[in-house]
Amino acid sequence: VGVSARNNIPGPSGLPCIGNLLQVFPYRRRMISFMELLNKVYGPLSTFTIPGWGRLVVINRPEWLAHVKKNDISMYTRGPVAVSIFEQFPGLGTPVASEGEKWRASRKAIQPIFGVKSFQDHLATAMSDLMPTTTRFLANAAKDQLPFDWNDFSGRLALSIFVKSNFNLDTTMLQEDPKALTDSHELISSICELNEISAARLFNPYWYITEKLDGTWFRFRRTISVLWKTIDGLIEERSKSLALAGDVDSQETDFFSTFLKSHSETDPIFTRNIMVTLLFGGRDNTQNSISWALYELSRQPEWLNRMREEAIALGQSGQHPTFATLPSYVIHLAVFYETVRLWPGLPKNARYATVDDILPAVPELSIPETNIEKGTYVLWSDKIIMRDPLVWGPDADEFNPGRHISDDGKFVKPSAPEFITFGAGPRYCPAASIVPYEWVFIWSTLLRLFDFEFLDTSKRTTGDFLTNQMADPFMVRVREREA
Ligand code: HEM
Repeated sequence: VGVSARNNIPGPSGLPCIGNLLQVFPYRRRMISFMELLNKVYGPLSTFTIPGWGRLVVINRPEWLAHVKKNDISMYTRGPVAVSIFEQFPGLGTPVASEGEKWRASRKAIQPIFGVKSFQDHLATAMSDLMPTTTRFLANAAKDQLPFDWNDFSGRLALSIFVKSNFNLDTTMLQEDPKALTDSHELISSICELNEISAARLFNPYWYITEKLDGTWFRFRRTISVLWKTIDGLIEERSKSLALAGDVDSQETDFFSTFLKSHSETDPIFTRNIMVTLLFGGRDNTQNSISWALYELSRQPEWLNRMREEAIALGQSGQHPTFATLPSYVIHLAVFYETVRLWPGLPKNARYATVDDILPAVPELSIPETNIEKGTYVLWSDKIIMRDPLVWGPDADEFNPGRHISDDGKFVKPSAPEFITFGAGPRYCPAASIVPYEWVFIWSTLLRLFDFEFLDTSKRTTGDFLTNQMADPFMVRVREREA
């Protein structure tokens, strides 16, 4: 493929011109399995090549990842393969799809949204407004003894949080009548479809040809038009109400109004793409953290009981968690961080070396310093690293929130380089501190009011997405608890 040999790094042997394409292609929609296989056979450092990407070096060790993230933007970038895919979705000019100065400008543009005031005011209000509808919805589902898909419910709840906190608008996503769950929702189905198509493009160097042959390209165009129309509609509705109010300052009740206030002259396409990014990053990952939590709790009910005891004790006078009281929710926080350790936001990720570089040695594994040539992609899996017994101990693969609680009962927040769920370095997730708040708010409210019955206890896995979405429905029933 026009790349130089790397005899000092192990990996599967390839063919002239196409490298390892024949080995990778069957795995293109489940690259984590391919990476797990490489890890098993060659250890945390391995290499392979495919057309489009060129040479990839797998770097499944926290030290290497910390080094790459520290030098992100300056020595490493997302690289042309990922950027060309992310420019289509979530969109051109967004932090996810830009590099260098463009990335800096884009990140600066979203910064006000992620300010402390914005979190405390907008998100806390959105959560307090949303939870009563959510609990009424679940109470009705309990009355009807309705089995429903918890993963789908989590997606609806996450989308309602997005629409409320971003636009201060209500959706019809979670209505009082739980039968609404059986209606598919256009915004959710379009985001899922775009996520899935984009994930499949990453390791198919010929996607722009194969997609035209099998119709995926046309499906993508249709779906993204639906998404843009919906987001444009939300932007228009909110812009109108802000214009009517006249004074944006007094109406600054959501992320969008904060964004508008600091960017009155913004290009409408950039504004739309930013909102799509927040919807994609925010909704998907929030949904996954709620879904995977219940899955893990269904397998370790003692943690569910401990969370409930804590929710009851701390919410005795009907208080909800605030940013100030969040640290008292020790069990909730431990369960949250353990869930996202096992099920991180992005199961796999990559960077492109823009200069020659050297990865540090790992004496523990007798691996010497490794040179990375300019033009190489480094590829890693947060999921593999955070389930590695050499990194997280012999029970790395098990759900054990206790590892985040000290002997004297305090919550110990996991940190980089071992804990990388929210990334690290310049591209660190800007929402990393709001998600635990949302999550604790949701669970401390629901556990006080409802018991769960798990209708399918089989082992679950993820689907073929950019994010860690659960494959297949996770059916549950809820019962109202006695006051
Ligand atoms: C459990 C929830 C979440 C997880 C696990 C998560 C994880 C991540 C990770 C790993 C990255 C870094 C990507 C990279 O290095 O390539 C990231 C970036 C990002 N996240 Fe999150 N995220 C979550 C929630 C959210 C929410 C709620 C929002 C928005 C409201 C959001 C917006 C973003 C944005 C805009 C970026 C791009 C940053 C950049 O490239 O500079 N995330 N997230």
